[in-house]
Amino acid sequence: MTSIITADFPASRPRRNRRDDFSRRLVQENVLTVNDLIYPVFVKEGTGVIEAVPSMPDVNRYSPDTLMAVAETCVSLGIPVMALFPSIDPSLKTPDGIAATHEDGLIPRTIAMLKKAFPELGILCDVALDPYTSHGQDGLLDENGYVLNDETTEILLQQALTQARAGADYVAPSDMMDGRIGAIRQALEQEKLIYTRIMAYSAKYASAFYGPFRDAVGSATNLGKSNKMTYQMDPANRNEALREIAADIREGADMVMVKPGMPYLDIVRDVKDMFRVPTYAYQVSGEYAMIKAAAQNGWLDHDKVMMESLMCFKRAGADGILTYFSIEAARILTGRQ
Ligand SMILES: NCC(=O)CCC(=O)O
Ligand SMILES: [Mg+2]
Repeated sequence: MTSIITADFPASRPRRNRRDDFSRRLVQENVLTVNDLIYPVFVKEGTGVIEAVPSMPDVNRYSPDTLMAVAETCVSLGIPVMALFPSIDPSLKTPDGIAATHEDGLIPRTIAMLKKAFPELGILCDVALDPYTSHGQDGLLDENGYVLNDETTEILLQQALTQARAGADYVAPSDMMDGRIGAIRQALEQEKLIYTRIMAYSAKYASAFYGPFRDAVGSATNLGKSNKMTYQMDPANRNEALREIAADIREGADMVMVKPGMPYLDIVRDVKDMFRVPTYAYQVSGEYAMIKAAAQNGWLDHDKVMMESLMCFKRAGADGILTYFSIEAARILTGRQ
């Protein structure tokens, strides 16, 4: 392979372009803007609720009414999309998670309120049963506790239809069942919901970095000591991610996602290079908590590490990032409050 250095030292002095702010700006290869951000939020039943999530500093659970102010902040900062995650009342959790399909459930009501008040804000909804199941798994269990694929997909497509009917702009299946992108796309087409976008959590790994999220949605205690390794991917695997992405694109995904984010940027790059489709990454709760905790201890510079981490997603090839830092980053990027 020929070298990409065009000349040898001293003819080439790469530090010349790094010497001044103007020349650094001129050679900068990637940019992060507010248009790259998707803000995940936690919703719970009630009024006037703003409840801190201890393992995720500066992240709260909101009732639909208090969430409106958060949505307003997103709109005023220019954040394109907010992603909704429910913290469901334990009394509504069942083995089949059927409350996920209820038309008058927390999420459909919240979508309707948001789209009425802020039609310009994109709303993305998680399609998965784990916030709704009494066992904390993403699907129906057989007698041995194995998560059933096709039976789960049947409920997931009802959940996706409920969200789309309520006005969700994006449905985002995060459960890793096989074939569910195709099933959901077909169901949407049949109902003439032809503009609902599907963001597929295509390469979702069985990661320990989701811990704080499970506290936030209240599924940690339900899940107990069990894991999700029979459907989420092995962190050791790379080629498998590409096969999962290929399948979801063929089945009708508009955009694909890799999750978690920072430890998986090699996968993001592979996906972008191979498929050249809109590619997103999720900087998950554990990644967020690590940065927050180190910053709280004075061990890292919060803002600098936050902005660097988000830029690295862009460099890896991501078109956007789901991040709990969205509002703080958008304030820095826009200079607005
Ligand atoms: N389906 C959504 C998630 O699992 C989020 C994980 C996280 O933020 O840790
Ligand atoms: Mg798949």
